[in-house]
Amino acid sequence: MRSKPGWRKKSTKKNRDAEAEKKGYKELEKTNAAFEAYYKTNGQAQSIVPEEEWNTFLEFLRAELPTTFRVTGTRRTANELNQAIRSRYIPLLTNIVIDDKPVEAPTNIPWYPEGLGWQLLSGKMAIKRSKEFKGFHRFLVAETEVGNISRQEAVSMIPPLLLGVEPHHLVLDMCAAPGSKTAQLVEALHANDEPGQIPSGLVIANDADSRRSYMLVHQMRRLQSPCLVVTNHEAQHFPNIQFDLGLAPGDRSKLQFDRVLCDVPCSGDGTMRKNAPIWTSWHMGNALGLHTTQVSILMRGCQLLQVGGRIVYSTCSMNPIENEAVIAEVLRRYKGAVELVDASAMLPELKRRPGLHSWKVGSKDGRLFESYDDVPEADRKFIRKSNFAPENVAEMHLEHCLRIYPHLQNTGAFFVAVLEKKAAITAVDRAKAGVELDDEEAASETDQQQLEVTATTSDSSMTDAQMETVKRALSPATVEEPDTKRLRGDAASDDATTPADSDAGKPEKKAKTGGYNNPDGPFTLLPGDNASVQEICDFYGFSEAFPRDQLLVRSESDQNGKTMYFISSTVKKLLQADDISRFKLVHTGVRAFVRNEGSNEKAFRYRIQADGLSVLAPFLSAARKVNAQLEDLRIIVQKQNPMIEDLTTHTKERLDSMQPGCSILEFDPAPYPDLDMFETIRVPVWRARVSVNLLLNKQEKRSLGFRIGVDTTAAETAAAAAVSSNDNSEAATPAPETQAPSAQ
Ligand SMILES: C[S@@+](CC[C@H](N)C(=O)[O-])C[C@H]1O[C@@H](n2cnc3c(N)ncnc32)[C@H](O)[C@@H]1O
Repeated sequence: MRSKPGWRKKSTKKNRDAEAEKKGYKELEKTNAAFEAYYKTNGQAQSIVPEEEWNTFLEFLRAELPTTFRVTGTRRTANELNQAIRSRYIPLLTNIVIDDKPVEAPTNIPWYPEGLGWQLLSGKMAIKRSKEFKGFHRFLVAETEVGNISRQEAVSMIPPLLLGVEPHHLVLDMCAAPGSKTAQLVEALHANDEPGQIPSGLVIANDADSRRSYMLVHQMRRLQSPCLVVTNHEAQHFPNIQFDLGLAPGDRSKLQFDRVLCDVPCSGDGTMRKNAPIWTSWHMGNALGLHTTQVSILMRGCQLLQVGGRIVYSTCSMNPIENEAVIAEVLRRYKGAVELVDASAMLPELKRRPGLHSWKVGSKDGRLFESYDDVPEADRKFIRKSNFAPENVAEMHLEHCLRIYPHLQNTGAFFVAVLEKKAAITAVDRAKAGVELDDEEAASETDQQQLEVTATTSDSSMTDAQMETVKRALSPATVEEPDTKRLRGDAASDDATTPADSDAGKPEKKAKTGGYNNPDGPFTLLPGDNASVQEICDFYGFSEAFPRDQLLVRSESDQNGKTMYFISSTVKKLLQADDISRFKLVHTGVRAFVRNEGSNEKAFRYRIQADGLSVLAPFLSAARKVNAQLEDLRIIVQKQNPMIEDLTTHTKERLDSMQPGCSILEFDPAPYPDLDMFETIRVPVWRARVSVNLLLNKQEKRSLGFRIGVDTTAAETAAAAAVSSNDNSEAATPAPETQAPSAQ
């Protein structure tokens, strides 16, 4: 699956033509004889849609894909933003007419739960020609940048919804990057969060491609979940880990999951509406080359699933070789221990077609075979028995699979299958069920039924330069530092500066021994009585309920940790597993505290990071909190380092009474119904000697400004000017601005 264009990508005819020419295809040539011969309803091949629908199917496949997005976050925050869309924007976007033609306002995706999925059927022309749509587009960009909105293709939202994740579930996303579905899984885990509550479940997001794993971390940062772990394995070789959940003394069961998502690499012909080059590059070889890997990944997923657990398999391909044939092969191998689930009652408004019971297999040169017996010896290198429907296909209920086609509800094409594990299939399952294992079984560590792996795709869409930017941005020292650079009037004496990023640009470190198998260094858990942690808790007045033993640093040597990450208790247990070094761990934890490396001894060194604030806030006492007014927020968002004396009286008095260092401004929007905000806003600020500075990055400031009706452009310009006039000083090190990779 390819990455999607972001909100900002300009799709002018000129740009498209240039792109088309560069890639050697003409945009309008959306035909492919081999594709049509293979899929068309002519009695010869798959008959994926009834004959009378073929032309409509093709018409939709060639048309521009509507823009779709989800409102994200916990149920409460998502509903708040959704309400703002409904009350503020939809009325403005209703009854717009361009060139005497009515333009459709955004509408809810009918099958998406709670009205949180949206579609813009009006096309890009409306954004270009209508100031109301342009304004809405700006709002979407701002909210996407801070992660409140996720642009995602509608069909790609389906698999996580069918997985049915609950807060206590252990979830594995086997092929996760760039992470749009992982985001849904993490959101589902946190859907019912109450303040101070951290779900007992976790999500492990894995991808075989390390570049894409980093891209995933970047996307996930917006969700601020202490329950997420990112790993970098070939999914079919995902390791077994002894994971002590502490349920009973001595319980050291192998890690198994309640839910597994298997969104495998695929040929992607369901994405032709947004990836026009597939029209010319399509051939049978793509699907044939991926089938074996897809089977291996799904099998490993089934092995790692608890008995009674659910696994969802999905592709953005229409090809039965990558879909029904994969499902049938896994069902055949597991002989009733894994079953397809009838999903017809799930997402009832989603239009779908049943999975196929019969299909033909094509050779690379377009010959079609009814059965494996017909395949000449020379072709058997590419065409396998498992590409065909097995003899007992009728018993498998492949009709329970979901096929989504573009013309059913104006989307991309997609395939989804929901499966449940009904009985033991591995030695781990049998041991968990209390079955005594023979010696050979007990010795079997991995219990992986190996399949020959013929191909994997990494579909890496990041350039080296982009990768470097993302990696630098993710380095513990630097993740999108807020503007703590220029403190008006007291920059020289107050230390609210962000140190230069000492690691930026360094070549990738090799995996260290002794730590977790991570190229960027080990993850070291801090003991709850760590001196710096104690200092932090005292300074900010953390309550006793704050789990101070759930912090880690990304360094073997620096126990004081420049950056401390907060993790959930379940992630902590996982990290304490004896054999965790088997995991190629890329990332975990929410940035909670960052140490300022300055000389000013009056200022407390550790600031609270905006990333961690939503998790930390319920544990904070009043010691460093300030009840701010809307006016204060507006001043702080609009100005670079405003003077404390310019703020409202109460805020000024509170800040004056505090020692320099980080403080938290809290704003209750209840008295301002026009703002469409229902939740308290909390932002970290640096209280310097005579001024304050908002500790948010540019995008976060923009989004906040947008919500409280303030344009941040002037502040951004002032910040840029301040930085460039101090290019050589440590204090002036510019915040790394990373371009968020586009979501899928
Ligand atoms: C269809 S994309 C996943 C999209 C992702 N689930 C999302 O919704 O954003 C497939 C992913 O599988 C990864 N991949 C390819 N071969 C793999 C393997 N053997 N094991 C794990 N991941 C693999 C690719 O790097 C790619 O990121």
